[in-house]
Amino acid sequence: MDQSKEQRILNFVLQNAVRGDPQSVVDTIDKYCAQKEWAMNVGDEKGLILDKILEEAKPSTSLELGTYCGYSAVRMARLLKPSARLLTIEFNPEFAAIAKQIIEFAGVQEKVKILEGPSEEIIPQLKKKHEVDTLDFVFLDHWKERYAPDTILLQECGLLRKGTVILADNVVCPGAPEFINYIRNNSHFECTNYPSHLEYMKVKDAMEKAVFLG
Ligand SMILES: O=C(NCCO)c1cc(-c2ccc(F)cc2)cc(O)c1O
Ligand SMILES: [Mg+2]
Repeated sequence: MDQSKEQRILNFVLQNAVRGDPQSVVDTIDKYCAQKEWAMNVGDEKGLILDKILEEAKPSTSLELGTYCGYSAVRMARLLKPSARLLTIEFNPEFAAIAKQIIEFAGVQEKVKILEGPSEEIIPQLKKKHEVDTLDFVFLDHWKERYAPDTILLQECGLLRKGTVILADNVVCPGAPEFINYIRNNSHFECTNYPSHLEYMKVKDAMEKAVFLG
């Protein structure tokens, strides 16, 4: 059976990155995806925006929607304090299996827990099954048409608190118009747009930060 692109990314990491060094894993994936095969990691340019907003938030409990190969999970985990935790939800079992191996190779597996399944099923389980109180930071990077309904679901499940930072990838390309319309017209959120470019391309993209006001 032919290898998947995600399997080729994993193999390139295993052969070229330094085990236990999350920065080297991030740099190696960026090198592969910039030079050999494009892939939908948040990438180095938008990754620096993610780094800055995450460091400002100093989260204890973070949630990522859309693990993919684990690039942003490793990128975030490398900046979290030792006691902080990142839960990351991935619907695609093949992606989840690749991400698990990349997260373990990077040595951040103690901080990161991959939850496999649909976000609309897992989000209502976070409090009771995954011992979450409220979320300090949320990174939206999954199916773009799920950004708005899942943001509403997080509120309904009592998972947001005054000051929770939500950061959304791809609000220009591919775009998340329902989310942007919802969040910018909602007085319970303070929004900021961060123009950037699609990962590894010259195409315009942007990230949107939305702070929950309670
Ligand atoms: O769908 C995405 N993520 C969820 C996967 O379960 C996604 C897609 C793209 C993209 C794709 C195709 C194109 F032509 C342009 C952009 C980029 C991203 O950063 C993404 O996160
Ligand atoms: Mg993305």
